[in-house]
Amino acid sequence: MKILVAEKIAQKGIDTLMESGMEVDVKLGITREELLASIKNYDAIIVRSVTKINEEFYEHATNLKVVGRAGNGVDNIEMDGATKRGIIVVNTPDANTVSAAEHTIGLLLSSGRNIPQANALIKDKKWDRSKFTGVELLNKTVGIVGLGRIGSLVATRLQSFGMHVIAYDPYITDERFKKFGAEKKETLAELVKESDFITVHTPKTDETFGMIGDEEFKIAKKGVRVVNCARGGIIDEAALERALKNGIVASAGIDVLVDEPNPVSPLIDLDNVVITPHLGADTFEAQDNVGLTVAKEVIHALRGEMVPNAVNLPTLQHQELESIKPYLSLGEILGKFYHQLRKDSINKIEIIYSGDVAKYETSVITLSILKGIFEPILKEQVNYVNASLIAKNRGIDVIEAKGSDALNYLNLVRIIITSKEKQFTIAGTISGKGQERVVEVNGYELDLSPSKYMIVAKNIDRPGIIGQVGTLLGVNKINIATMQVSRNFKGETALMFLTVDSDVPKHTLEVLTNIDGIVKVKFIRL
Ligand SMILES: NC(=O)C1=CN([C@@H]2O[C@H](COP(=O)(O)OP(=O)(O)OC[C@H]3O[C@@H](n4cnc5c(N)ncnc54)[C@H](O)[C@@H]3O)[C@@H](O)[C@H]2O)C=CC1
Ligand SMILES: O=C(O)C(=O)COP(=O)(O)O
Repeated sequence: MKILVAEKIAQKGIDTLMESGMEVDVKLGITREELLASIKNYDAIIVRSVTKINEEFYEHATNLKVVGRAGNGVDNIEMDGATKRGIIVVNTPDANTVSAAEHTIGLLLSSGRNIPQANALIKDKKWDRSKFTGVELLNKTVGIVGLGRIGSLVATRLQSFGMHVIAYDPYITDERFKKFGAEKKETLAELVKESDFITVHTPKTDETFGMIGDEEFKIAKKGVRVVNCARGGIIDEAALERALKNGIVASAGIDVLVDEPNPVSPLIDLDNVVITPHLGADTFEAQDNVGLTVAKEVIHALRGEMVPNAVNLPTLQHQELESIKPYLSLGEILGKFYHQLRKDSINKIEIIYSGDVAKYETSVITLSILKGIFEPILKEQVNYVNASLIAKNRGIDVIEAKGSDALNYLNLVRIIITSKEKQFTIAGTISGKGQERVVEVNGYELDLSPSKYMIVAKNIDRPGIIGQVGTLLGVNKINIATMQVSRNFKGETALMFLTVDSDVPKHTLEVLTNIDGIVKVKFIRL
């Protein structure tokens, strides 16, 4: 596997990538042309906020499996294009939030007290205190737009300055406002009217781009001070320029521009703007954290494992992922049985989760089941990202339900696959020791610890057959590890499950099929 690191990440991250045994090319400052020409050679790319991962890029990235965003915002990455191609996008949403919050406060203080302007003057050997009178934060109102990860860190930090914190975020609960000591504002207009300082911490979306513009500056307090350490254009640059020039806005602290990485903006030349070139995440701590996290995630994703920060997958917290992991493995195993036992096309897949497993984010386990079902039969890569799209494109209904009866197990995952004429059922559980067990196949009960190589044989339930199977496998040098026979009614058909230590050649399977009393034999590879 080959990974391209296209923007600077911490050495710790590069070392982690190298230690994984994967091939790593670090090409900082690669031109767009070079990138498009060479990306077909890579399985993964790691970027920050500069590289545009868009349709044009995907068209060239024919082998790409993972995009690692070494950072938080993913507005430079087109998500639909990734998802439809089965490309996993991972980011590191928690790794640089403290640095971004601290930089926000740095911008708020330095613009409110004219620190960079005064610094520049004295460096020019001019002592002038007349122009730099600033404002205190104590008893002022700060309006926070977006009380997510960074907004909430800013809220609690500014309270220690004695500020009154108000916030506008229509997408969070009242409890979250209370938790971070922020007075909830129902509308942006209310927040704007009451604030002495406004700081924005939303993602860049159609709704937030330009959300603070001329209309807002019309109703803002004269002398309001603003900070944007989120994304360029959330505070409209042209409107802000006007408001800074006509005195509505006294000062602005800006870390992000619309047209990055070009230093082009009407704000740059204004004296009452303190501006940094997107430095919010640029601390040694954040970069170590981001680099290490993204490297680990990219490696996991390339190995086909579930990663907690996959942006185009259901969100999982680290802890939940740890609890869910055994079920992901179980789901994939159960899924893999189907096409190795049946050649039918599928119309419907029903999955019933019962017992302990039902309390988790089961949609992710469903993805692992779909991955298991399609992997043995498709040439294209199947992973957590594109598994449900593959099912949809094949016209398969996928239905997930929570059951009340886990039979005698602590947890039970039961899959019912309906094809044109028949139904196939398989069920599994995670044992108390955390191991996968297949406990039912098509109504036959068993307790199978699945292994890499398995033989499943349907036979007439009569004496002598098991012995012949054992002898024939022995003659063909296939070592049987375990064997189980399951029957529902004496004398009818039974299912025989053998786990064996090695691959079984086709001709050996044919020999087994020829035993009198054997109805059919299938080989399953996990
Ligand atoms: N300057 C820098 O170097 C950095 C910038 N960022 C940026 O900071 C911003 C915030 O990041 P996080 O706090 O991690 O995001 P987050 O996703 O944790 O929080 C965003 C909050 O905005 C709220 N929101 C969304 N639309 C809204 C709307 N129309 N009105 C009001 N609230 C709305 C959401 O409900 C959410 O609570 C992002 O734009 C991110 O890209 C993040 C890290 C570093
Ligand atoms: O993590 C983010 O969202 C940031 O804005 C930081 O971007 P960067 O990785 O420094 O280009």
